[in-house]
Amino acid sequence: MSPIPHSPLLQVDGVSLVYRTAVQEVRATHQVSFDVHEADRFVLLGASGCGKSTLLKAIAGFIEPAEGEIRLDGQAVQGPGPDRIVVFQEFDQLPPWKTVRENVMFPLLASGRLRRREARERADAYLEKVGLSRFADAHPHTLSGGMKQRVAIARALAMQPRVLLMDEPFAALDALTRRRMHEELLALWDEVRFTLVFVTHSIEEALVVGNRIGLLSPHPGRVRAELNSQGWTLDRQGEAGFQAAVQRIHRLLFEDTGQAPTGVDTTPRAPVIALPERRHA
Ligand SMILES: Nc1ncnc2c1ncn2[C@@H]1O[C@H](COP(=O)(O)OP(=O)(O)OP(=O)(O)O)[C@@H](O)[C@H]1O
Repeated sequence: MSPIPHSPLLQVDGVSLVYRTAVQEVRATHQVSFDVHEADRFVLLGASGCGKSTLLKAIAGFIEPAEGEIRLDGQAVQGPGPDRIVVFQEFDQLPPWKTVRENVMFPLLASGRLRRREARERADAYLEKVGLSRFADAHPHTLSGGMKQRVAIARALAMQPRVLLMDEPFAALDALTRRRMHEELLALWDEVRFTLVFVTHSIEEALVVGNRIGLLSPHPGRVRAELNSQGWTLDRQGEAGFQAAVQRIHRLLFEDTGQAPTGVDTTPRAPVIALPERRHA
């Protein structure tokens, strides 16, 4: 008997997302479909305005699809929930009047998941994972941008969500810090094996962070291709293979692929293209 394939953890199925204002309608995505499996690091990659953030908000349950469905564990997403936590780009996502530890404890307490003592233990465990134990009693304004993002990551992971959603979480950091955050995120993933959906417009970042990449075409976003990318490490960015992968993705994103215009193409799934495999050390 052949083994039963694991069903995807998250299914984005023919999802169109539309903003309606009094004067106009903006179609942010058009019939986007992809699956995310347990412990995937799925990256949504595309140019500015192609609907990446809107898709992430829809997965988080903040926006309802105009068409299609988003399912988590086979159940339609019908609003925000503690099983999907978002880490944003902005450094001000941490309430400044709470200490670092209180920030991490807050959603655990507010959701009624844990009592104060367990929440404190859980918060301390995740602060240790992101290397911030020494700063547990500090307030956010005393931390660097990278440290604030580490707190946001610890706070999200402490909730042990089914999916961690990250919207360009390192885009506002300097290049060196961003690089270190990539390394740390991957080390954390090695340890915790969480499921990640990560939004970026950087091809290099997508290749380093993702094991799978969904390429979105420009506005309105449609899935142009899906790629498998096995953990290129940052120190390999100079390699010819890495640069070739970047060029190939660039062509896929921006060159005319002969696709029919929006509303005509009814292909349910984009092709899956394998890039040369590299293991994350
Ligand atoms: N609140 C809103 N009301 C109306 N239109 C919006 C709103 N938010 C986004 N849009 C539009 O939806 C489209 C997709 O925006 P979105 O922010 O999802 O793109 P993105 O790919 O995340 O871009 P970026 O990389 O610049 O953040 C854009 O055309 C944008 O102008």
